[in-house]
Amino acid sequence: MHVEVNRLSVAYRGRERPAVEGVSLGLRAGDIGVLIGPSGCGKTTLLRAIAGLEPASEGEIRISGEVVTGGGTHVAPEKRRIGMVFQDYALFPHLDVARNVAFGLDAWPRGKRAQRVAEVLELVGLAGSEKAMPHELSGGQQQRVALARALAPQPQLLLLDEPFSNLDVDLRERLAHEIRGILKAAQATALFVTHDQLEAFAIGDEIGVMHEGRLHQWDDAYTLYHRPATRFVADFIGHGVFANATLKRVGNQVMVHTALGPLADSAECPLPSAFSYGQCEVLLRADDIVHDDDAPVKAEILRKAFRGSEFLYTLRLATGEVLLAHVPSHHDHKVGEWIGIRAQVDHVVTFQREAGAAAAPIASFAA
Ligand SMILES: Nc1ncnc2c1ncn2[C@@H]1O[C@H](COP(=O)(O)OP(=O)(O)OP(=O)(O)O)[C@@H](O)[C@H]1O
Repeated sequence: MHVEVNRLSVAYRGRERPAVEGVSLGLRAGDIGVLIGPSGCGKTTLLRAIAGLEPASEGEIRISGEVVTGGGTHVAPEKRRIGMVFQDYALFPHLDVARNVAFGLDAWPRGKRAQRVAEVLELVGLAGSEKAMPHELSGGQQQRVALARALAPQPQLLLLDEPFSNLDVDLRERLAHEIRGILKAAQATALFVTHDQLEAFAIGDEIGVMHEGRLHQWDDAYTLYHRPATRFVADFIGHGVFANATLKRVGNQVMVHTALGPLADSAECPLPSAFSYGQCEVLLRADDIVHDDDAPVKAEILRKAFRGSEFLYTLRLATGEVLLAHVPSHHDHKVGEWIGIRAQVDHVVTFQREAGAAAAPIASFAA
């Protein structure tokens, strides 16, 4: 692993709980990791600790195999060869683009410096803009200059903290894809902080979900969505509900009984003995619930939200259980109508039944 964080904790003086607690993750060279989570969960603190701007109270950080934090070592931030991009572009307003980008290249020979500036400006799509002043550029262009400046000295790691949060939504989405392309072209290893899930999915090879200082899961987007390791991750990513279910062993198979009938693919299901009387909850995503006029199970539409190509329906079964369903928007039913639904679940993800158990990771599926 190019970046290794092992059981890292960071505590601010005077705070009861550490801001980062026992976090471990690994980032391969050339990969983009993204940290997401609600405000105050510790994303920025983790990034700052990796940059060397916060000391660790426990644990270790290695970059390219070298311990930079931990075991009595604390390599100074400027010695870590880390580039940083923050939400406020932090360009020097009185310096032109070329000088801004060349800021970290003092030690480079003059000729090479200009060449490198031209190279990274081309990489970020701003070739030839050396002489422009920051105020002549749009917010998105300024942020690309900031990225060029961070990439110029060929850092061994790039840290980006909510770099798009000052930009409008349309631009953010386009830039997210562009930045991924730029980072990949530069073969940069990067760790990115955002609280926007779509941005995280657009950019990250690996995504970490944090809550109250802890890293609940570090995985690719598909796995986070379909195999959330904790209730918090299941709740935080995507739309869905936890529905009551009972696991029963039938021959060599485990059947998952729900108010929607038995779930088909239960290959990854734990044994009933993992739960008291096999009683648990299963995660039903809005896209696991399929509208089907011929289905024997009917549900009443409580609410509907138009999302362009689809509706997000909130449904209630006769048993009282509430579900969410994505339904193509040409199926425009009225609130109060009863429609046929069935479950089409690829992965059965189970959780203990106790309500409100948001924190403890549950090894709920056989990986
Ligand atoms: N310098 C500091 N001194 C004391 N406490 C701090 C300091 N910086 C952050 N904290 C606290 O540490 C916790 C984690 O903060 P952090 O900024 O890392 O979270 P975050 O996930 O980046 O939040 P946001 O998304 O709002 O930026 C919060 O409870 C915050 O109040």
